[in-house]
Amino acid sequence: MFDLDGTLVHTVPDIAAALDEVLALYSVGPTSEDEAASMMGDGLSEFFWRALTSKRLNLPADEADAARRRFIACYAKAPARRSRVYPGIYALLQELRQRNVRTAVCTNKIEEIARTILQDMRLVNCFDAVVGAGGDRPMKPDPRPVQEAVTRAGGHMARALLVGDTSADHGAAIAARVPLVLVDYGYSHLPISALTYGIIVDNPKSLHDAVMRFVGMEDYRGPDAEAEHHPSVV
Ligand SMILES: O=C(O)COP(=O)(O)O
Repeated sequence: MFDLDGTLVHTVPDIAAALDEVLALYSVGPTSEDEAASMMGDGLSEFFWRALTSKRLNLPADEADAARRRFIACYAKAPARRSRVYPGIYALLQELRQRNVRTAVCTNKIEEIARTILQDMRLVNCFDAVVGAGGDRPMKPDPRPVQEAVTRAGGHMARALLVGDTSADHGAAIAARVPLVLVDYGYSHLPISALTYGIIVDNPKSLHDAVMRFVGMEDYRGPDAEAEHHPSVV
């Protein structure tokens, strides 16, 4: 399973643009990519609340909530205009496809928007399942989106691996009891070395090697020890 924002795709340019469009009314300064990245990880609504704090905009509750909804609607219209797939990701996903590894996206982004991004980036066919925020499902670090992604992809928890970038991914991997690869180029608010579970990779080759090592572990026994004959899900 792969997290989306900050792991597969550098999405903050489009998120920052949508925020700036909606907050133009309040004459706040433009949002840099670094500022936007520092507010990522816990979904679009949380991003928006953090942005109001960061920009010291103290709006009445109704107005703030209306602005939050306008921000999400504005972002949903064009979520992949300026975003970029990180180096090495296409090749990695293609290799996983060739090896018949089940793959899923597990993101805190609204699921429909995540799908649009994957379609626009020509990544959607690389995945057996896409699980995002929606309905009553809690978000990462709760383990349930991870479990849902494995189920929808047709895999098994004991053969699953999560690749992510933030403390939400770190917490979800621990809670779901799956191994974790953390990429250090994403949107973690903490120094990545402070996330002590999982292994950290800092370039596309190390990411590729870490994932393939996991896929190649034929006799891997996950925490549930009933792994035999179940397909991997990455
Ligand atoms: O929308 C977010 O803030 C984070 O989304 P992610 O789970 O794909 O990193």
